[in-house]
Amino acid sequence: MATVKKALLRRLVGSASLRAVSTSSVGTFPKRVKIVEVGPRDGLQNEKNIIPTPMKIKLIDMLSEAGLPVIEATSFVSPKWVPQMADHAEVMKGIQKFPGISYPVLTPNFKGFQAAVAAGAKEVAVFGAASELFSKRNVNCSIDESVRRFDEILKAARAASIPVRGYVSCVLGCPYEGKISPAKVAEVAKKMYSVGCYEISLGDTIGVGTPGTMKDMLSAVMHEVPVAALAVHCHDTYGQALANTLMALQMGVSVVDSSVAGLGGCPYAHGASGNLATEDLVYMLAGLGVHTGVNLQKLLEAGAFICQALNRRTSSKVAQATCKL
Ligand SMILES: CC(C)(COP(=O)([O-])OP(=O)([O-])OC[C@H]1O[C@@H](n2cnc3c(N)ncnc32)[C@H](O)[C@@H]1OP(=O)([O-])[O-])[C@@H](O)C(=O)NCCC(=O)NCCSC(=O)C[C@@](C)(O)CC(=O)[O-]
Repeated sequence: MATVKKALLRRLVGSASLRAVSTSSVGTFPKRVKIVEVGPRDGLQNEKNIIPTPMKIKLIDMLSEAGLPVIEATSFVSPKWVPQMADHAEVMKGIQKFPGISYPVLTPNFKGFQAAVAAGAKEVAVFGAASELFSKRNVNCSIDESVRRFDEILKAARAASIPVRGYVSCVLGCPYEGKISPAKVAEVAKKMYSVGCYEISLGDTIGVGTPGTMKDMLSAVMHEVPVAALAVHCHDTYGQALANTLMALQMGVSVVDSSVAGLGGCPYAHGASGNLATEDLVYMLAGLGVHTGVNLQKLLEAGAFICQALNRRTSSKVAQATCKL
């Protein structure tokens, strides 16, 4: 039965890819897309019940087997703020580190950075916001103060040859301030890029964006940060994540964050649903003939594993569809 499913899936992905080759009118897409899998961190950080560490480790190992090039493994934030991530050092110690795969971790301050490095992290991510109120709720300081903290991390990271990724949250709306102007997003993204983040991930934290607002926001940001250094990170609250991502790809973005089984949410953004499901992203990109290097079948297995462990139905439409095949 599993073999029949695999064969059918291969045929579906294969034929979608052939169709995409013949439809040049849909726009220009990057030849390759780097997927940043955020499931083990963004996907799990919001879970109320503490997930056993071996389960987190197994999920990350399965995602590595599936060929994801970047897997955000955990976060070195305060365990008082996010208890689910308190086992960060054990997770980093327990995972198999596949050659060629990067396992970045979130670090909010210098204390977190030092702990991450001590646990063997070879890449970190700092996270800011385009909304003052969200910044205060999420990291307990203003946007400017958060950028000063990043600067401290970036100086130390540079000395240790550790690449630093930067997130900007609330780029298409904030749970506390509502609308956020594209100019504000561009200003914060520019600051984070100029302090040395090699890549800026633009987060639609509460998933309120549409392809129209994505286009306006990206147009503003692309004046300040080269498109090659941009990523998008879309939550799917209003069912727009895949469409918003497609718009970003058409505008030249070639790095996309997503989460296996569509898990995810920020504890400081109530009402926000999960991220764009990695399975759905991989399926769409395969259909467009865009290379990701990800094995969809193995990815589906990782999604099925974590959903069973959490006793949760997958949010991935592709996973839902293929389990009916
Ligand atoms: C930034 C802080 C620490 C400030 O929190 P604070 O309370 O202002 O910090 P503090 O410096 O006053 O320290 C308070 C206590 O925390 C400890 N502490 C301080 N730092 C650390 C650390 N790194 N690791 C471990 N412990 C730490 C510190 O030692 C002290 O312990 P005590 O003396 O009371 O025993 C806190 O606000 C925090 O941890 N926030 C993280 C919130 C978070 O993780 N949010 C989710 C991630 S962001 C997100 O999901 C969005 C994203 C990235 O996915 C993109 C998108 O969708 O938009």
